[in-house]
Amino acid sequence: MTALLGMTILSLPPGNISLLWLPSGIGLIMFMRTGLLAIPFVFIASLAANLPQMDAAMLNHGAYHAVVAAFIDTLSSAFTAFLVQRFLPQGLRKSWDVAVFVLFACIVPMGMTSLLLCVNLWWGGYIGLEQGMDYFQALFLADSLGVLLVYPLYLSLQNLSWKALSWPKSILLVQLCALLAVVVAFLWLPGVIYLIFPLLTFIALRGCPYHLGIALMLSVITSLMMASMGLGPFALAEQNAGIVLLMSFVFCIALVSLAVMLHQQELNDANRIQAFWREKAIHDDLTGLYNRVHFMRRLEEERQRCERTGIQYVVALMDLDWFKKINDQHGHIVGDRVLAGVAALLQKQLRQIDVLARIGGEEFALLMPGISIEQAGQALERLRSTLELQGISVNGTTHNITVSIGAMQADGTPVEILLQKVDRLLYHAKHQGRNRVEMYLAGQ
Ligand SMILES: Nc1nc2c(ncn2[C@@H]2O[C@H](COP(=O)(O)OP(=O)(O)OP(=O)(O)O)[C@@H](O)[C@H]2O)c(=O)[nH]1
Repeated sequence: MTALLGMTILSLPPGNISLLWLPSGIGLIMFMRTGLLAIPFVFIASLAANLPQMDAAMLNHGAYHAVVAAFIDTLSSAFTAFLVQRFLPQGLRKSWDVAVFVLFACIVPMGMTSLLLCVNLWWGGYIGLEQGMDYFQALFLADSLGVLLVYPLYLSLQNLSWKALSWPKSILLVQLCALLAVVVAFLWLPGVIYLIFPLLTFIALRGCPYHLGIALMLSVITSLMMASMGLGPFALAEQNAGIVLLMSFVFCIALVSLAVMLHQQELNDANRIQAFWREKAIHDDLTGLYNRVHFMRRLEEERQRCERTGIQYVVALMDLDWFKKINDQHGHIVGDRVLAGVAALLQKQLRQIDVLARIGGEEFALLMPGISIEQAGQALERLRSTLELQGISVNGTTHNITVSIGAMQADGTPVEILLQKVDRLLYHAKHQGRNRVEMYLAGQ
């Protein structure tokens, strides 16, 4: 069907040169998906498309040359699939892949195919030797365009996500503008054709591969269809030169927007990975709380803020009591779950601006900005008693666990000295029998 489309609506009379040969891309995908099973299907499809044309035009042995053309098409698809699988086993991922793709999916196999098809046409008496170069250029560009439009669209359909299906209004609008720009350029204002570059670049930067694939397919087919009616900026007196110009133009549009999209995807991936590791670097894996590094940084920030503004804050250190027993009796896995459960319970009780971190095995640190020691004392006592009363449930078993807490109101005291003081309070809480909150005011 796409071959017929190429030979009818998308072809230039009287030479019947197809401006876009989508079967080259479809054949490639058939071989990539089904291997040698694709041979009869590609062969028959090509024969069905070529036979009526050649039978009508060939001086002699039309059917014979149609069979040769079908054989060349089949060989071309199989060879392209081999090269793509060999040199781009992961598909198109990086912007550099577009260069590899152009070389191994367009230039090498399509150059070879176009040469063989031209020889076949010349041999059948369909074209003269002097027309060889024109036909070679047209066949090469039409086949390459087919691969360049179909393969990326196929890849995007494979990884189609809900995001692509949602089709943002801005993307839809730009897709319609691109189509409109083609129509206006071909009917009235030739210069408008250059608008297609920024419009497709916008889609490449903001949309999914699927959005770009559809936009490209629509604008390329529309422009080639209108060119085949003799319209548009590329309708030159020298018809073949005009054809080659137009096909080169749409080839470049497809190529550049595809490279821009892949580059943008690379940037997005890099940003996502960077954000992931940035978060990981300040979090504790087991509990999801902040880790010591982040806690110390926030503590120093708060100390400096206190020096500037005089707003005091409270620092607490918390250590689970007899936690070793849980590990010894139930194993480390249960111990881990209890730790995670404690972290979740503590976090739930705190304000959003409080910074809770796991700074050691079963030791937690808490920074409570803009709060008095009396208010903090109440909050910490609530934490302690909630943990004591609720315990932590793991696999249906509730583990009784308590926590000892040391806390003090802080001012501009260096953080290391501050933590030493709070640690002494925690030590005191342990020695006083555990499961209690010990605190004093700054300067005490
Ligand atoms: N499951 C688990 N256990 C941990 C982890 N980190 C430290 N521990 C254990 O926590 C226990 C801490 O034991 P101790 O330092 O003796 O303290 P304790 O048993 O809680 O007793 P006190 O602190 O004196 O009340 C040890 O058994 C460590 O192996 C962890 O990430 N997962």
